[in-house]
Amino acid sequence: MSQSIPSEIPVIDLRPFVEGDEAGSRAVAAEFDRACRDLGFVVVVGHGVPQDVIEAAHRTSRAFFDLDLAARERYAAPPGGFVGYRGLGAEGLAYSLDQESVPDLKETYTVGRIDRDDDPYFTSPVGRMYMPDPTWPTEVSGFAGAWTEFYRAMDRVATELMRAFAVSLALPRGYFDDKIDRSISCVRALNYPHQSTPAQPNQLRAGAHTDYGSLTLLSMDDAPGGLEVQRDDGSWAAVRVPPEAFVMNVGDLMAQWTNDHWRSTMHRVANPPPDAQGSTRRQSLVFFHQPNYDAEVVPLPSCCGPDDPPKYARTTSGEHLFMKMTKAKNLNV
Ligand SMILES: O=C(O)CCC(=O)C(=O)O
Ligand SMILES: [Fe+2]
Repeated sequence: MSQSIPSEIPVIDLRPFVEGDEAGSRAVAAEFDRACRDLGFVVVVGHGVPQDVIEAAHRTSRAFFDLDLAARERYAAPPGGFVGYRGLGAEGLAYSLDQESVPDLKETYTVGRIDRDDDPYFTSPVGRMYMPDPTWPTEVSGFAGAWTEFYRAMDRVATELMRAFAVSLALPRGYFDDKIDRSISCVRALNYPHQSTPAQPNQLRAGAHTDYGSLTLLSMDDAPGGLEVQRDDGSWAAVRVPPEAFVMNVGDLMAQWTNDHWRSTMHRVANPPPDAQGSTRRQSLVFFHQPNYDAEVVPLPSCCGPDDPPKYARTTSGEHLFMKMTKAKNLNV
């Protein structure tokens, strides 16, 4: 594994949780509890997603971003929507924290939940807003299949992680199951184009932010100018891992559920160094795990006490997501 994983980011093998006995599960859950209280970032191995599924999602994404701009723009998000293509300069993640900033140096393609049936949860106007139909790029052969398989695989990993989180928090293993069984998660490919001229002052590939949902899983390719995680003292730790390992981080909703016992840690994507040789293009694939839109999020009683009153008012997964997406200009207007 790459030497650039800072030693403060623990590597956790998920397999003993999924396949192991009670003791194995508890040991993995304890590791998550420690890591989520501490930095809020983990490298997850043993996640069970076949490498060819990860590679196919990366390959088809790269082919999409290689299409000419007119073709990419045919898949632009509809007005008010967040799925489909968003071009360079469309959004700025620092805005989600009310920071004045310049837009991010990235372009994106996003799909929402793919598997839906005729239950009103999915077919109602609200359901369709959270889970719009994907517009698959037909120019890239195999795109829809590769992304569908990737989405389903990532959703399975996230479900196991949420079970590990439940055990970590001394809750029944299935505590979160009925809050995430119709999750409104997204898969998003991010292309950070080669930078041939220096960025504007304060302009980054992705501005500092926290993620909005329960947890995020990330697969990245190895390129200069990448993910950085903020330490307690304000300094930034660079994180580079092979594409087959996932970086997992705690999102806002897990922080709210745990009354800030766990941390939704600030992170950003840095520009390549000015002396980087060759192409500095970078691609990442992100699975933003977001509970069912109507799942209520209130600090768990086990994370509150007389000296630890609830820090957050009740919200729902859907309300929090749209509040953040509106601020960050994730919605096409
Ligand atoms: O591309 C990356 O490494 C991270 C992107 C990210 O943090 C985000 O889009 O929320
Ligand atoms: Fe993020």
